[in-house]
Amino acid sequence: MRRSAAPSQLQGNPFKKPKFIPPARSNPSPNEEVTKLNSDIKLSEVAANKNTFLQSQNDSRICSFNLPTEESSRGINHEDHYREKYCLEASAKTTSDPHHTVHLAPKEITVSKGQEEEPDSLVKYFSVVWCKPSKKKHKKWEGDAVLIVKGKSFTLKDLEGKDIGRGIGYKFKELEKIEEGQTMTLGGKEVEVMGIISPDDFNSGRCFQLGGGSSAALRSSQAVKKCFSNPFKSVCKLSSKENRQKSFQNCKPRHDPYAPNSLVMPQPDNNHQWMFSKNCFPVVDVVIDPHLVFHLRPHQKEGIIFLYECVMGMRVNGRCGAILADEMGLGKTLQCISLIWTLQCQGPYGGKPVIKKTLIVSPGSLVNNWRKEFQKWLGIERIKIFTVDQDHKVEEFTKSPFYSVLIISYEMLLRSLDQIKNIKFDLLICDEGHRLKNSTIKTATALISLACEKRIILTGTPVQNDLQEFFALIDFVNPGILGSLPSYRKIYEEPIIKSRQPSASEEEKELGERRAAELTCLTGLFVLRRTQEVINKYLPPKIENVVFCRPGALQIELYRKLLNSQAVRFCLQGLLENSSHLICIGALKKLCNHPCLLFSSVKEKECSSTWDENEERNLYEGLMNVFPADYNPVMFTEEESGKLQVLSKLLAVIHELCPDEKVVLVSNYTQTLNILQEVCKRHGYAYKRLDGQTQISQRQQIVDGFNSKYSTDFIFLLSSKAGGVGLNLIGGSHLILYDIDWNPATDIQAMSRVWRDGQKHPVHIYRLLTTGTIEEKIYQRQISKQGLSGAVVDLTKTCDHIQFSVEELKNLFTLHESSHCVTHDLLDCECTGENHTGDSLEKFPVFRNCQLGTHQQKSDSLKPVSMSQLKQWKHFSGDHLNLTDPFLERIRENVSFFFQNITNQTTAI
Ligand SMILES: Nc1ncnc2c1ncn2[C@@H]1O[C@H](COP(=O)(O)OP(=O)(O)OP(=O)(O)O)[C@@H](O)[C@H]1O
Ligand SMILES: [Mg+2]
Repeated sequence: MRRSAAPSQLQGNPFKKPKFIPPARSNPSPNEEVTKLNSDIKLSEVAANKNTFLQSQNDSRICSFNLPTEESSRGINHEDHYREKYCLEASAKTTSDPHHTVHLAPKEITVSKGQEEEPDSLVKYFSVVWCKPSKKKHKKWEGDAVLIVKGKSFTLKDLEGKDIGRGIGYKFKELEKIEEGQTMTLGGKEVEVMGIISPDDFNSGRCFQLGGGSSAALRSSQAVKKCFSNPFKSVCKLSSKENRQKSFQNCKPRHDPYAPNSLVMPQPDNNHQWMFSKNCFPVVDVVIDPHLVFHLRPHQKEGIIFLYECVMGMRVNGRCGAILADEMGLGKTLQCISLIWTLQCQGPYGGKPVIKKTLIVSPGSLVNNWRKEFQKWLGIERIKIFTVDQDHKVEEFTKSPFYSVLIISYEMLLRSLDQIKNIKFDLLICDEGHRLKNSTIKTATALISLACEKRIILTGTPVQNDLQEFFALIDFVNPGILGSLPSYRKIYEEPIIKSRQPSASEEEKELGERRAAELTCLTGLFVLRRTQEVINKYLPPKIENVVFCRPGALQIELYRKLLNSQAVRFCLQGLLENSSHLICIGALKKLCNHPCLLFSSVKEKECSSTWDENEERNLYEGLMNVFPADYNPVMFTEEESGKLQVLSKLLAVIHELCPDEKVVLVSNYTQTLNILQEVCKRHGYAYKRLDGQTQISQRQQIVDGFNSKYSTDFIFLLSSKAGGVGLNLIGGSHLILYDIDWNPATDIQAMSRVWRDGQKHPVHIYRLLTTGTIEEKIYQRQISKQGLSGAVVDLTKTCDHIQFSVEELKNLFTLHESSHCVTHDLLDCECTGENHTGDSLEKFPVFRNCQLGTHQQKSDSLKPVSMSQLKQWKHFSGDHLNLTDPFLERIRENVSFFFQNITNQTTAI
C-alpha cells in the first residue's frame, strides 16, 4: 500500500528507523556502549534519587557532566568528543532497538476502576500513524500517535500527550497480536503500527518528542537531514587546488596548544565536521588566549569549555544555546568574555573566527560593569566594545566597523529594537537572564524576535523552581527543544506536579520522577550550575553574625499599642480584607527600624484624604499619644531604636579598629536609608549611596569610587532590592544588613556583593534583628522549611505572595518581651547561652552539648542557613562574659543574643 507520509516519517521516526550513528562511531565497542548506558543510568539516578528536579540544579555535580578537570582537559580535548552525549546515545539506543519485544507492564500503569482486569499486567506501547478510516489505497495519514494497549482496552495519545482515542472490550487476541506494519481500525480511527515503544521510553516521555526535542530524536533526525543534504556542495566551491593548499597552510592555531597550561577547546567530532566544516578546512585547535588562562580558576576553564561546546552545537546537535547558572560571584562575566574573545578570533575550521558581533544585554546597573570587566581582563586594545546610553546610540555602533561587542540594558534594548534587529549578531548573552522566565513580557518577546542562534543566559538564580518559567528559559536558548508549551505541560509538567502531591499514588510518583529525570537529562546538557564552594578556597574568611538587638523603650510601647489595635485584632479573627495583614506587618517592620518612620507614616496618613475609610486608621488609632508630645522625627535619636544603637556602636568600632576597611550598609527601604545616611552625617562618616533613584549612568561610577583604594568613603549605603544584583562591592569588607526581607534571596544577593573574588580582607557580615519582634519571625521563616520551599532564591517573590494562616498571623503578631532570643528558644538547644568558653572565637573546635557537630561546618553554598545548621553555629547571650570578638564586645550592651559562624577559618582573621 502506498501512502503519503505522516510527520514522523518525514523526519525519520526514531522508533522505527535504525539508530543514526555518526560516521566516526559506526562500531562502538560493547564496552563503550556499556559505559554510555551506565553514565545515563547514573545521571538519571542522581536526579531520581534526589527525587527532584528542583533540587538537582542546586547540586553542582549534576550538570557538570564529566567536564575535564584542569589537568585532564589537555588530554581529553584531542579525543573524539563524545562524553557529553552519553545520555543521548543511550536513549537513542533504547528507543531504536529493533529487537525489542513486548515488555511486561511496569507497575506504574494504573487500572482504572471498573476496567476488566484480565491479563493486563501486559501493557504495550506502540508508535503509530493514524487517519480517519477510508477505503482509499493512498492513505493520507494525519498524525503520529502513541498507542497504549492494556488487556482489552487501548488509549491513543497524540504527541502532545492528549488522548485522541480510547476503547475497551476489544477481543483480547486482537490487541495481543499487534505487530509492526499492521493496520487496524481502533476507536473510529485507522491506525498503522510503526514500531514498538519500550515502557522506558513511554515513562520517560521520550516517545512523545519526535519533532520537539527528545535527545534521541534530535540527534538522529537532524543529523541525518543535514548530513545527507549535499555533502559535496562545499568542496565544489573551492576555486583551485593551489588556493586551497595555500589557505590550508595558513590554518594554524592562534596560540600554542602544546604550551604548558594551555587551554584547548575540544575538537568537533566527525559528525560536526561533516555538518559544519565549510570548504573542508582542516580542523585547527582553538586555544584560549594564555593571557586569560593565566587568571582563570579551574571552574572557569570548565565553564568556558561548556559554553564553547554549547554554542558550537557540539552538545546537542543543531542547538546552540546555553544557560550558565553559576552561583553569584563565580565570574560568569569572565567566562563569557573569554568565550567571546576566543570565538571572535578563532574557530575549529581552518582557524576561521566563528563570530563577528556579540550582543550583551544586562540590567542597566551592570552595563558599565561589563565594560570594566572587558578592560580588566583584555585591556582596551584587544577588543572594541560599545556601551549604549543616553549619549551613545546604537547607530554609532552600526556605523563604525571597529566595534564587535554591543552592551545594552534591557530597557534600552526595547527602545532601540528596530536598529538592533537590523544588525547581524552572532552571539547573544543575556545577563541576569532569569527575567526572561516569563516569555510574554516585552523584553522576552523582543529578544526572542532576534535572529541570533547562539544564545546564552547568565543567572545566579537556580532556574528550576517553577516548571513553566523553566520552560521559558530553556525555550529561549534552544527554541523548540522541549516541544510546544502544551505538550511540555502534558508530558512533563503535569506528571511531575502530580507526583509531588501528597495524594499521589506510587505509580504517579514513579512516572513523575521518570519524567523529571528525563527532563533534567535533556536540559542538563546545556545548563551548568556550580556552587560557591568552588571558589571558597580563593576567598578570605567570612564571619557571619546574627545579632539580636534589644528594642528601645519607646519601640516596645509602640509595638504593644500596634498589637492591641483593632486592625490587628480583626486580622486575627480573619475579619479584614486580604491585604490588611500586610499593612500591619509593614507598620511593625518600620517600627523595628526606627519609631520615627512610623511617626512619619501616621502623620502622612492623617493628612491624606483616604484616611477616614482606611484600615490604617484602625491600626494607628491612639498611636500618636505614645510618642512624646514634642516628638520630631527629623531629630530622631539612636536610643529610640535598638538596632540603630547597635549599628552606631558597630560603625564606631570598625572605624576605630580597622581604619582601612569599609562598610556596606544595606536596607530595603529608601526611608530607612535616609535615616542611616543621617547617622553617617552626624558622625562625619564619608559615604556613597546607591538606591532605586540613582541614575543608571552614575551607578558604576559610584561603585568604582567606593571600591577605589584611594577613596575616603567609609560607608556604602545600598538598597539591595533596587540595585544590588550583580554589583561588585569588594571595597567593603563589613556588611551590615539593617533589615530583613521575607525572601532570603534578597539578603544573600547583598552578602554576595562583598564576599567574592578580589576581596582582600576577612569579611564580616552582621544581620541585625530586633529581639522578640516580627523580625525574628521573618528570620525564622527564612530558615525554616516553609521558607525554603518554593521561591527560595527568586528575587521577584515578595511578601505579597505569601499566604498566612490565622495561626501564623497570631505568631507574627506576638511580641516576646522576656526572651533573649526566640529563635534560640525554638532550636531545642539545651544550652543557656553560656557556651562560649572564652577561647578565641576563630579557633573553637570544642564540641558542645548543644551542637550537632564541631564549630566549623559546610554551609558555604549561597543557600539560606537552615534551622539545624543554625544550631551548629556558635551562640551565646549578650551578657556572656569573655567575648573575644572585639566588634561584638563593643556592642554587647544592647544585644541580647548572638549567633556566629566562620567560613574559611583556616586563614587568620
Ligand atoms: N579568575 C578570577 N580571578 C580574580 N578575580 C576574578 C576572577 N574571576 C572573576 N573575578 C572577579 O570576581 C568578581 C565577580 O565576578 P562576576 O561579576 O563575573 O560574578 P558573577 O558570576 O557574574 O556574579 P553575579 O551572579 O553576582 O552577577 C568580579 O570582580 C570579577 O572581576
Ligand atoms: Mg554577573
